[in-house]
Amino acid sequence: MDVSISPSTVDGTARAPPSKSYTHRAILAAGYAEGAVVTDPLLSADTRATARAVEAFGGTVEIAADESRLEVDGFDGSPAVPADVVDCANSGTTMRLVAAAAGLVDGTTVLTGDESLRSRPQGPLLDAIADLGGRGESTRRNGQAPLVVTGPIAGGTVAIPGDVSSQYVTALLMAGANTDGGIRVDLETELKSAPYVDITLDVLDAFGVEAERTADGFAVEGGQRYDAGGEYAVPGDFSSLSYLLAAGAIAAPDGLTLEGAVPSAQGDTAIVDIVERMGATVDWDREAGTIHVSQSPLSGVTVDVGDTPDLLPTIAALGAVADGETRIENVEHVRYKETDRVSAMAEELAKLGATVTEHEDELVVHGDESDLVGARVDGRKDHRIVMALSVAGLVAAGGTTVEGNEHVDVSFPDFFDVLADLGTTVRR
Ligand SMILES: O=C(O)C1=C[C@@H](OP(=O)(O)O)[C@@H](O)[C@H](O)C1
Ligand SMILES: C=C(OP(=O)(O)O)C(=O)O
Repeated sequence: MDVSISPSTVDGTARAPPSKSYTHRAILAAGYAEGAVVTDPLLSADTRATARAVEAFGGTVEIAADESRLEVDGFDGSPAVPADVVDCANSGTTMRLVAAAAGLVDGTTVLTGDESLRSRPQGPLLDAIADLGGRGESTRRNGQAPLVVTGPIAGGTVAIPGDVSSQYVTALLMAGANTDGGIRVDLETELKSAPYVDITLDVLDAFGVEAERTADGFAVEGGQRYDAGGEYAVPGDFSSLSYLLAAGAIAAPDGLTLEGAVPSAQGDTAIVDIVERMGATVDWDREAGTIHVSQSPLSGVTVDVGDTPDLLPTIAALGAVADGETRIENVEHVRYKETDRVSAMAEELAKLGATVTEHEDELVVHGDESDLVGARVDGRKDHRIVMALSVAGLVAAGGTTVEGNEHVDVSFPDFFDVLADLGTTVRR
């Protein structure tokens, strides 16, 4: 479906949805446990896929009528053989975290997903599962899903690349706590997206599971039990907040107040500093979890997204509006997402009139708000591309149509309602 955004200003108050990364981990950790209540969860297509996987392993996940909590009955460290194929839909996090959990099953689990997910790299995780005493296979032998995982794994030491996906590390640490021998992950290359492993350590800690950094990577002892001691509360999502912050920085002359911005381990918190460096006026009350942002003329900056791949679409959109050059460095791993987001943003922003130069590991956007002209752009069936292009549409003369608005259901299902409530002219 298409969404049309007319040039608009935004004002008022909006709340960031709960964190997708924390919600995935909390649901799965509650699954590894006897159970737990997850409060303030993100209910989205991706997190529902993780909930389905917990149910496939023998747990149950009940959504409260007001959607404010999930009551999870866990499989208590012993996942059952799923009765059917596990459909991870569009969610890389689900596929990686669940593939490692499937390594604990005394039997075989089959995992699949949509076309995008079936094109993403899983090979290093499959090799790790094999090295730990299980079997991890790609049906097409190309390192991509559908995957067939047979356990149980015993534990041990594995070496994996750090520059493809940090989710392999997260997956192995979460499953490793329930192996007999524990898992030690040695990184063969420098870890990208490292703050996502910090999120994992944060959630493991809350569930009473000890894991640690080592000289070469990470390690978790086996034979541990997950126990959150009742409830686990999910913080707000800074990747989702980035679109609202960007909207405020380019289109809120009277300012915008954003709620749900309590600090946590999320690397994408960096967006607050980035919009400020570009020239927006930002006031963050960390204790209250509110950010006040207002529009100012923006100028280009240089940003390394090694730790924060999900911010690339937002920063590229901001760069198209900012005066001068925005240089986004360390971007190669951002090509392995729902789509190649480096190429997608280069090509789609060019349709709006920005001058964009794409290199293998760098994206350079030469922007100027006065040059942005509305056009029909392709959201690439990727929630972040859809949201970032919609934000650019706020200042593109004449109106912008973004294809595929429904894909925001992956991480921010209410995104267009929130934009409309803030005063944007949105037609779906
Ligand atoms: O673990 C997580 O929750 C995530 C890790 C990151 O992926 P990579 O580690 O594959 O870069 C990020 O892009 C993704 O949106 C969520
Ligand atoms: C890449 C993302 O998620 P996942 O890897 O879980 O598909 C994302 O949300 O941008």
